[in-house]
Amino acid sequence: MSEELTLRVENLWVSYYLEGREAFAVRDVYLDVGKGEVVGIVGESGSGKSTLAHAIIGLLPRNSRISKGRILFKGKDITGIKTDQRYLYRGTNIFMIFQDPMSSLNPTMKIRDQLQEAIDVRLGKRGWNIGTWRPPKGNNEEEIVDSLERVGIKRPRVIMEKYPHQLSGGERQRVMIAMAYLLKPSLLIADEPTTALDMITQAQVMRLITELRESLGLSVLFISHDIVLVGQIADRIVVMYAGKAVEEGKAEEIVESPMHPYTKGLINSIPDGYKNEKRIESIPGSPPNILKLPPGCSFNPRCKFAMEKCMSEDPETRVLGGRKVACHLY
Ligand SMILES: Nc1ncnc2c1ncn2[C@@H]1O[C@H](COP(=O)(O)OP(=O)(O)OP(=O)(O)O)[C@@H](O)[C@H]1O
Repeated sequence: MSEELTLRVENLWVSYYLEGREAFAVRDVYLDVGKGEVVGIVGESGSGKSTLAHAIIGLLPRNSRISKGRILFKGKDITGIKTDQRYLYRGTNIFMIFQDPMSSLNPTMKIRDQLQEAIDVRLGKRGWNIGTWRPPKGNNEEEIVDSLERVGIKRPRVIMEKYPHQLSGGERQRVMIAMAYLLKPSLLIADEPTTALDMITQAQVMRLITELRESLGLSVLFISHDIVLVGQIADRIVVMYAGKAVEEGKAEEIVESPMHPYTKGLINSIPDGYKNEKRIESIPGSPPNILKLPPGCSFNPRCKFAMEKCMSEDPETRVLGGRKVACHLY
């Protein structure tokens, strides 16, 4: 594995135990994220994006498991790392921002103490254990103020004395990005980080993530259902459907000339503005229930190009130039 690779996911299968059996939410996923690279994961709700992210960061719920495959972080196999060790590992090297920052901020701790904790973790004074209140170890007030200023918080000394619920959604997401500045992780996983925000705040948070990446030289896994948003930030895009990576390639190539009918559907369902054309043609039907995946290609019930073969054979992933695509059309 190249030293320049931050993350490699190989042949990953992740399942949930549902209705007395194993149902797969992530199926045979391969993924590489290079040093300093931004990889976007795109797909409709239920396509397995969050499950993939949670498997990488070690946050799968109790009814879920990695059934097969490996996750390598900077060449180190983190698939088998136990939860307590992962806590430490995760805190210092992989950091995750969620759609709802309240789920990772501690409601009983002032912003100042939570940001101090991030510094303490970076300095090796403690492991990462979000959700547990402990007195801060250090007192790096100026660094905390500086991090809040970097993310556009206007009155940092006022904001840092507040509790998370006293902040707006946009401010909370800025605090999460400030936390990343203080932790200096190698990989940032951002799972729908702007979905709950208004358009202006969304654009600001996107810019902040870009600045964070440039400033720390970190790798980013950016997850969203919005292919245009992902196209703005990502170097490469992986399109997921029913737990499988159905297409992968350079971001601009995927957005400009999608190959897989599902990717085409995602692009065509963009409301308007893109290329100054109106295109509202949503994909018919809805994603399958993972307990009842259709035989053959999982997309076949919704695909207008479906052939007989698609009903019985799951297509293999083919490499075509710089593109990977899993579809019988190619
Ligand atoms: N805790 C859980 N228990 C059982 N099934 C789950 C659980 N979490 C997710 N799933 C199932 O796994 C599949 C993939 O869900 P996942 O949340 O990973 O998709 P997603 O693409 O991130 O969608 P969303 O954007 O809605 O979160 C779905 O069929 C979902 O119902």
